[in-house]
Amino acid sequence: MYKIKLYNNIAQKGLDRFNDQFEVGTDVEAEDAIIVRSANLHDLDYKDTLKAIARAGAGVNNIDLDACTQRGIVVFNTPGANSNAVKELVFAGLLLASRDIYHGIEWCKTQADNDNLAKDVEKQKKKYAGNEITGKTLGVVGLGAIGIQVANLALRFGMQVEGYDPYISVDNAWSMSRWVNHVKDEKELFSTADYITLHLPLMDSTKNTINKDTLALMKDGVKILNFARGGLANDEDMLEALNSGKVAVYVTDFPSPLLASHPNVVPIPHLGASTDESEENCAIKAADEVMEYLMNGNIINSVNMPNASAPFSGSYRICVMHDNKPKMISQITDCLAQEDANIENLLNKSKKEIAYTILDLDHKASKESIEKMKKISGVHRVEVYEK
Ligand SMILES: NC(=O)c1ccc[n+]([C@@H]2O[C@H](COP(=O)([O-])OP(=O)(O)OC[C@H]3O[C@@H](n4cnc5c(N)ncnc54)[C@H](O)[C@@H]3O)[C@@H](O)[C@H]2O)c1
Ligand SMILES: O=C(O)[C@H](O)COP(=O)(O)O
Repeated sequence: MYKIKLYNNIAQKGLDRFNDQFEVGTDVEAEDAIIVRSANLHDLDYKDTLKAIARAGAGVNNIDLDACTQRGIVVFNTPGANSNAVKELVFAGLLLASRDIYHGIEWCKTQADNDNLAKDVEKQKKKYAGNEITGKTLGVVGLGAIGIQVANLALRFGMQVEGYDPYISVDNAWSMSRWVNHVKDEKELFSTADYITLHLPLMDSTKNTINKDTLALMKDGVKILNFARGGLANDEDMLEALNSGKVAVYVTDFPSPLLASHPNVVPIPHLGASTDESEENCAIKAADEVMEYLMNGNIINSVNMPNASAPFSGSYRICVMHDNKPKMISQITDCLAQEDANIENLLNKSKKEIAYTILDLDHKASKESIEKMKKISGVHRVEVYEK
């Protein structure tokens, strides 16, 4: 029986993927895998049994990736599974940043006892007038699953679109409209955009991407949208820019106490991925990734380990997680030298300092051979699977 521990609410459609070989719940003990959304796992008590963590979503800044890699724990996320939900909310954000719908609604809500409301609405509305997005320039920072969709849709709204992503993947580049101007220097984007929208991950290198210096490059009255992570913008610098009018509106899915009540901030309680469709997509993808790894040793959509996946071709499979250095494969296969087993398939993939080798055999290997493999210097984990 495999044990899956849940942190956060995980959509039932995802949990339904698990069959009776799995015990799934919030209070299981000695878990083989964890499924999580935004819960902070930085202080996780790593059980010896733990082999995998699946983030049902995109951002993995709530997980200590280095600690997991050191322990041979595979961390997955669910690329693109919530990108449509975020794209749609970003467009709500663009409109909220352009027309003062937010304060207009707030005012209307105070008018329940006003018998003259129909007339007063006409007097009041000039206070909430705004501008249109058609013809304006949108700068998209981060052209991944979400950024690409936002960029492509903005073109359909008649916006000029600039995108910046020094690490854009080939697949994403193929999906991006050729009318998106792909800028090579983020300073160019910051200095020309009327609206800036952030769609990059929060990492040490991207923390405070929006700061005093980058704000100084921007147009007066720029509108900034942050549906990525709070830490990408420096709160104190943002407050100063909002107070001076440098930033006209800041729409954020990650409100901080310092900014939440500012009149020119539109604070949203992290709703980007909170749709039925996206929660289900993420949960299904996360559950499938965990099952595929626990049952077959296949790694799909990992953020800290090499992706390695092959149909289970023999009747017995050995998966070895090891250092990415010379002579590892020969040492691993040497352990099988005394066996009367044929290697039917061998797959080796690497990512930075870690490599993963899948060996499919036509016969079961002996316990001694597996123990020998575990003792090779540089081997972190050996798992066996039988069909
Ligand atoms: N508000 C929400 O509910 C919500 C939902 C999903 C994702 N997110 C956040 O949005 C982020 C992006 O999500 P995604 O699904 O598009 O992820 P993704 O991995 O598909 O795309 C991220 C892109 O950012 C790029 N990037 C990395 N460093 C960069 C840098 N310094 N400058 C510019 N680009 C850089 C990468 O190359 C990649 O193309 C996630 O990391 C997460 O933090 C928020
Ligand atoms: O990174 C993500 O996928 C989003 O921030 C969504 O987070 P959530 O799953 O907690 O809604």
